[in-house]
Formats: sequence, C-alpha cells, structure tokens
Amino acid sequence: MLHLVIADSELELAPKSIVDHPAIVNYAKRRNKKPEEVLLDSTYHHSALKKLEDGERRGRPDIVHVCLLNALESIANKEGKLRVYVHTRNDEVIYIKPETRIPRNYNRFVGLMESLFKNGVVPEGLELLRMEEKSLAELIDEIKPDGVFVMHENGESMKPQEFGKVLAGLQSPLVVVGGFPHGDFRSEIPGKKISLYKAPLMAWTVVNEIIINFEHWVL
Ligand SMILES: C[S@@+](CC[C@H](N)C(=O)[O-])C[C@H]1O[C@@H](n2cnc3c(N)ncnc32)[C@H](O)[C@@H]1O
Repeated sequence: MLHLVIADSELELAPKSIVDHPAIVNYAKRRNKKPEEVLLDSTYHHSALKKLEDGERRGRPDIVHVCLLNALESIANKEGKLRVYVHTRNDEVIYIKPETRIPRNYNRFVGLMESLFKNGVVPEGLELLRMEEKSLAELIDEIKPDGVFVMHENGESMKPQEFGKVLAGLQSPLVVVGGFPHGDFRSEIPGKKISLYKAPLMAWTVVNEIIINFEHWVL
C-alpha cells in the first residue's frame, strides 16, 4: 500500500486578520457566506493576500483539487493500493476514503472544503472526508511507514521508473509532495529527499509520476 501525502497544502479559510478586507467581504457576500467561512483563494483575494505573511504562496485550493482528482481516479487507487491524505499549512490532516469521488467542478470542490472546515466531516453519515488537527510528523508516526520519501527538486536524483521500483519493493511506503506553488516545505520532514527531474515540476505532475511508476511494478 502506497501512502501519498500532499503536505503543507495552501488550503485554509480566510484568516481572521483579513476577514474585514473588501476582497473577502464582497466575495463572501456574492456567495451568500460569512467572510470567516470562505476558503482563501488567490484568484479572488489577491489584494487581501498582500497583507498576509507568505501571501505570495497562500490561497491555492486548486493545487489540492487537481492532485486529488489525479490520485483518486488512478488505477492504483481503484485497485486498493493507494491511500491519499492532505496536510495543510495550519496542521490539519484530511483523511480521504479511497471510494471518494472528488467534484470535477472547482466551485463545487471549494464548497465541499468549506463544509469540511465547518463540520469536520463530509458528507454527514458517510464521512468520506474527515479533518483532524494534526502535524505532518504526527501523521507519519500514526501511519508507521517502512520508508518515507520527500519529493524535492534538490533531492537525490532518481528516474521516475526507478523510484517506482523502490516504492514497490516496500510494504507500506509514504511519499510526501508539497501542496504549495513556490518555495520550500514549512514542516520538518524526516525522510529521504528525491528529485524526479532536473527542473521544478507542478505538484500534480509529481503525483502522477509517482503513481504511474508505482503501478508499473505492482499491477
Ligand atoms: C510547485 S512545487 C513547489 C515549489 C517549487 N519549490 C518552486 O519554487 O517552484 C510542488 C511540489 O512538487 C514536488 N516537486 C517539484 N519539482 C520536483 C522535482 N523536480 N522532483 C521531485 N519533486 C518535485 C515537490 O514535492 C514540491 O514541493
């Protein structure tokens, strides 16, 4: 079983310090929501983000959306060989049941995440998604993997297919991919840094490379 963690993801509600900013207030009004209940989104809240620390990398639910669509629709997931988790910049972890169908539509995905932040689980009853306060280190401790790998552009260079073979040779490997657009991980991560290519890649490209090359050896 491969455990895939999208880590330090830029997924959060509009922080308290900017809920009075017109960009957030007007956006919330348009969507009939309270300002403190809307997901921070750089596409709509650009001017408010300038007031935040790390504002240039925050408010990127789209990265999590595309990574989840790719991972959960993969053959490895359909074959029961994958578990996917999202860890956020504020140390929340989202546990995702493998049978979850993530909405293809971005606006519907945003609505789903907002109700997850509000209620802790969605949908009520089925609990396909569950959110808990947890650091990345605590999540890794809980999973007890027999290998931890951190995808990093400055890591040890390995061809994707070779990396897939390494993963397939383990019982319960865990791979960490950064769910942010710029810069480095905020969390301390115990694990071997691996680079799959000589230049920076998008998080969802790395997710796809990992899964497809793992599948190559295990299916
Ligand atoms: C868009 S990148 C993060 C930002 C990147 N440091 C930059 O400034 O362009 C998202 C994630 O993809 C993974 N990644 C990006 N390039 C990679 C590479 N060449 N090899 C392995 N993983 C990579 C890392 O996990 C990284 O955190």
